[in-house]
Amino acid sequence: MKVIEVSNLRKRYRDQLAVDDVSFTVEEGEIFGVLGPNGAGKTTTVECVAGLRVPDSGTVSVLGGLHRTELKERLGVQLQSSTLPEKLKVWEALDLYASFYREPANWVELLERVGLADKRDTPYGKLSGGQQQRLSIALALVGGPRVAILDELTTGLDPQARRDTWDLIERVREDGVTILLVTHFMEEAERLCDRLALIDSGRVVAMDSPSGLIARVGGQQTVRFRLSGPLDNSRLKALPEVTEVSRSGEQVTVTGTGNLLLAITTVLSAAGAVPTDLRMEQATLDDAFLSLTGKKISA
Ligand SMILES: Nc1ncnc2c1ncn2[C@@H]1O[C@H](COP(=O)(O)OP(=O)(O)OP(=O)(O)O)[C@@H](O)[C@H]1O
Repeated sequence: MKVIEVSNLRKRYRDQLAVDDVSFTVEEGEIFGVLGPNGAGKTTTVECVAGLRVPDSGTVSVLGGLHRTELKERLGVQLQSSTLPEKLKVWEALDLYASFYREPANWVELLERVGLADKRDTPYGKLSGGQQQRLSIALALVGGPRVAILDELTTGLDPQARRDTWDLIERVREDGVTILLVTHFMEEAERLCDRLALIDSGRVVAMDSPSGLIARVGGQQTVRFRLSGPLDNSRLKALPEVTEVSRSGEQVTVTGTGNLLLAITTVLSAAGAVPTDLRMEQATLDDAFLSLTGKKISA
């Protein structure tokens, strides 16, 4: 079942075209990511999906086109850099947000789940960045939504807090919540998303699973190693798997496709050469974005 359907969305702010032509659908139970560089139009897109902005043209349908008042009960939204009053205590924020819904979730349980049970009486202003972020996720979930929209979920968090947040989101998905996630972190997108829309300058440039997008780069791999003795490059270059060989001092870099590592090590061992510091790098989502747009997602 399609939970979110976006067709030919377009939104302009005065002289700035933020979303040019965006279409995608999200299936029930999916974590669908919107990935792209700063200013690509990600936030504007999901704000239109959440009903917080009115598109200039195009259509948005969530949960079969529910009317705004009904949709509010089924949709949880965590927006980028939303803040709460400094003195509002954690439990007061949850209690307040729960009062907006006809059938709210049990916020005491939710507090346990996001790891803030011991911060119940702490004012918002006294929470760490990671704790504030987790509270904002709890607030997005307090209505017991079927769809959650999360914008820049882990921006500003340290690596451990980021991984904890990813675990939390995976548990939310296990409960059957469909998630629309905005991110510019490749690792987050690869780890969490079933499918992704890559967005650049207000347009979808590609849509697929993370591995499907990476495969579009052509499965290019790079193998690097150090070699102290001489090596006849032409032997490596003659391999069908190899596209390029370069050497700088002891450092050798070979790019290619297929079973590149096996092909290289076979040639090296036949030549009696012993590589050290051998590493293999595979294409990433950043490479996929670069090959599609000529730009890098991460600055
Ligand atoms: N309220 C606004 N008024 C005017 N221009 C805006 C407004 N909000 C966003 N924009 C502009 O629209 C474009 C798209 O912004 P948007 O926030 O949707 O992108 P984004 O991909 O979410 O970027 P970021 O990751 O930096 O938030 C940008 O050029 C931005 O400067």
